[in-house]
Amino acid sequence: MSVWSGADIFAEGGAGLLTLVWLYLILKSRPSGRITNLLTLGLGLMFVAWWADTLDEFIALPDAITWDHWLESGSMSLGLVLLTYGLYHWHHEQLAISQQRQKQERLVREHRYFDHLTPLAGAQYLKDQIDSDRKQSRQYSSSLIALDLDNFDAVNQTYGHAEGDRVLQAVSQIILLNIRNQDLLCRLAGDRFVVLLPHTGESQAKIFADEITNSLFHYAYRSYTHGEKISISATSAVIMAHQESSEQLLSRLQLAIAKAKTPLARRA
Ligand SMILES: Nc1nc2c(ncn2[C@@H]2O[C@H](COP(=O)(O)OP(=O)(O)OP(=O)(O)O)[C@@H](O)[C@H]2O)c(=O)[nH]1
Repeated sequence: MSVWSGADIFAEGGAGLLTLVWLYLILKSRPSGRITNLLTLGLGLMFVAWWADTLDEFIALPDAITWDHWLESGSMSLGLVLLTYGLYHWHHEQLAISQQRQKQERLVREHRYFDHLTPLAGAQYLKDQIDSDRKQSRQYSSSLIALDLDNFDAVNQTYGHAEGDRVLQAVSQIILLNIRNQDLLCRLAGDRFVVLLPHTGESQAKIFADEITNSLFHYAYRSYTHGEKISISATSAVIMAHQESSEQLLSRLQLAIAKAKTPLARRA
């Protein structure tokens, strides 16, 4: 114990333990793949080198034995090379991701695709998505649900525009909770929402539409100021997309929801 060096044990053992923490953080935050393998291997070898260095402080090997020097120096050198190579590729990966993000942000800023109130995508974004989906798949089998709030004007008149805004925000959250990850919810205009359901038949879409209108109907929305219950209900219409432009599809959807909103249709 008289030859133990506290500073060396602390520095080398601490460095070894820290590499384990780095390893844990990398494995927790990165997807599996080549870059993660390189970083893991590099850090793993560095840990072996530091651990061997720490053990050196406790175990004195005869001078004739040299493999422990190789274990320390070889692992450390190879580990550093692999780690650097992994970091180099990680750097390129980050550049590609940043470029992609910039493109997305530019899209949002320049085209003002997103509605600030809800904040869902707007009509233009929906049109672009429909058109690009249609180009990508020859057998396009998507459906659309239109949802229009009933007597929403009365909410604005009775409780004020700000309360109406909060109702629209709550409605968008409820619809979002009812749809799948692959579906897209947009606020077409005012109190009208549209859900795009890729690869979904009309009958399945009708089931989704009923589930959403039921959820809205059973939702007990309380006003912000006095906490009174404001009833929410919506009318829905479902259509299936054919090989038509987004303009044609959306005007067909608008017609369908207008028809569903007629008093006669509501009584049926
Ligand atoms: N608070 C709020 N109101 C909005 C917004 N956009 C549109 N509106 C209001 O939404 C209401 C839509 O009115 P209508 O199209 O007559 O709809 P409705 O009262 O629900 O009538 P029906 O659809 O026939 O049941 C109008 O009062 C608009 O002022 C918004 O962003 N915030």
